[in-house]
Amino acid sequence: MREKIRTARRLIVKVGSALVTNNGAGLDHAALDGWGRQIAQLRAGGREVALVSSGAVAAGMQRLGWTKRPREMHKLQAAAAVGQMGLVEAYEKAFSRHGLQTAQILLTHEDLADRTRYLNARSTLTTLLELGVVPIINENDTVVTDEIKFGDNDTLGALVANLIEADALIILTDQQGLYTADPRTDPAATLIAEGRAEDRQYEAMAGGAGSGISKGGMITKIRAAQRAARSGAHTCIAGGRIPDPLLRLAAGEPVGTLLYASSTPLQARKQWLADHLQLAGDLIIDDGAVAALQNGRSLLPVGVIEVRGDFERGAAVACRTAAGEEVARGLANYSATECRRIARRPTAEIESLLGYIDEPELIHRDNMMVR
Ligand SMILES: Nc1ncnc2c1ncn2[C@@H]1O[C@H](COP(=O)(O)OP(=O)(O)O)[C@@H](O)[C@H]1O
Ligand SMILES: N[C@@H](CCC(=O)OP(=O)(O)O)C(=O)O
Repeated sequence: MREKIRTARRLIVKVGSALVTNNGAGLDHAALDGWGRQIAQLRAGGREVALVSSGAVAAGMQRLGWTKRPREMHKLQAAAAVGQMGLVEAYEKAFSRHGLQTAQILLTHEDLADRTRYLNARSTLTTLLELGVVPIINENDTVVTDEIKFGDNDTLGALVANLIEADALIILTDQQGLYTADPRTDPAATLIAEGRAEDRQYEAMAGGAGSGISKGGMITKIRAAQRAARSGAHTCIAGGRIPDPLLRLAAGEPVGTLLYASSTPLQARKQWLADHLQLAGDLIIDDGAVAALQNGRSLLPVGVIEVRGDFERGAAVACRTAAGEEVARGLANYSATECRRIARRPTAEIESLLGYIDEPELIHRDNMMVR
C-alpha cells in the first residue's frame, strides 16, 4: 500500500501550528529549514509539492506578546495578520537556502466554492508548480467571517488536494499518526498503520486538538482524508518531529498512518462529475466531435455547432448531438459567451478571437464523463 505514496507525483504537505511554532514558542526555524531541505530533494526527484502551513495565529500571538489564545474573532484575525508576515518571511528565507522559490497563497472557502475563482486558484497553483515554485498556502484568516475554528487547515489541505488533483496529502503533526484513541489521554492507544480513508470507524477514534494553539485535532484530519479521497488522493498522517518524514514517506517507508483512497483520481473525479453536477447549458456537437469524445479525446471548439444556455467558465455542460442525445458532460473551460465566439473555429484562432487563450480544449477529457 505504501507504493501509493512512493509513486505519488503531486503532493500536498500540511504542517500544523504545534510543529510550525514549536508548541507556541515562536517559529521553529530549524523545522522550516528541514521541510525546505526535504521538499528540495522531492522536487529534484521530479515531484511537485505545495505546502499548507498553519501558524499565523500562533506566530502573531507570540509577536504581540499574548500568552493566551484570544476568543474574539477580531483579535484572532489581527494576530493572524501579524503572524502571517513572519511566517512567509521565515519560509522564504529557509527555502531559498535550499534553492527553492516560494509564493504566498491565502485562500478562503468562498474562493473554492465560486467556480471562476476556483479555476483561477487552480491555474495559479498549477502554474507555480510548473515553474518549480513552492506555494505556501494558508487560510486568509483576516477576512473570514465564520468562526476561525471552521477554517482548520486540515480541511484546507484536502480542498487544495481536490483543487489541483494531488496524488497524496501528507499531514504532519505532533503525534506519530492516528491512534485507536487520543494518546494524550489513553496511554494504551495503539497506532493504526493503514486503512481505507472512507472507513467510518476512524472518526470514533479521533478527538479534538492536542494543544491550545492548534485548531483541528485528529477528527479534522480524518475528515480531510475522506475529502481528499473524493478526488482520489491518499492521505498520510505522520509525526513531524521524526527525522525526514517527507523523504521516508516518499521512499515508501511505513511511517505514520496511511488512509488510502479506493478509487483512482480520474475515476473519482469522473464519478463526482456524473453524480453531482447541475448542468448549466448544452453544447451541440457535430458527428466528428461525437466520435472524438467516444474515443476518449477532449472537446475542441471546432466540433461545437451551437451553444445553449448562459454559463460561466468552469460550469458543467452537456455535450449533445444535433438530435439532442447526451453524449458526455463536463466542465467548460470557457463561458457561454466565449464558447459562442470560438465555436466551429480551430484552436489556433482562440487567442485572436478572445484576446487570450486559457486552455486549447473547450472541455478537457479529464474533466469529462462520456455516457
Ligand atoms: N486518535 C487520535 N490519535 C492521535 N492523536 C489524536 C487522536 N485523537 C486526538 N488526538 C489529538 O490530536 C492532536 C493533533 O491535532 P492538532 O493538535 O490539531 O495538531 P496540528 O496543529 O498538527 O493540526 C494530537 O496532539 C492529539 O492529542
Ligand atoms: N490559519 C490558521 C490555522 C489554524 C489551524 O488550522 O491550526 P492547526 O490545527 O494547527 O492546523 C493559522 O495560520 O493560524
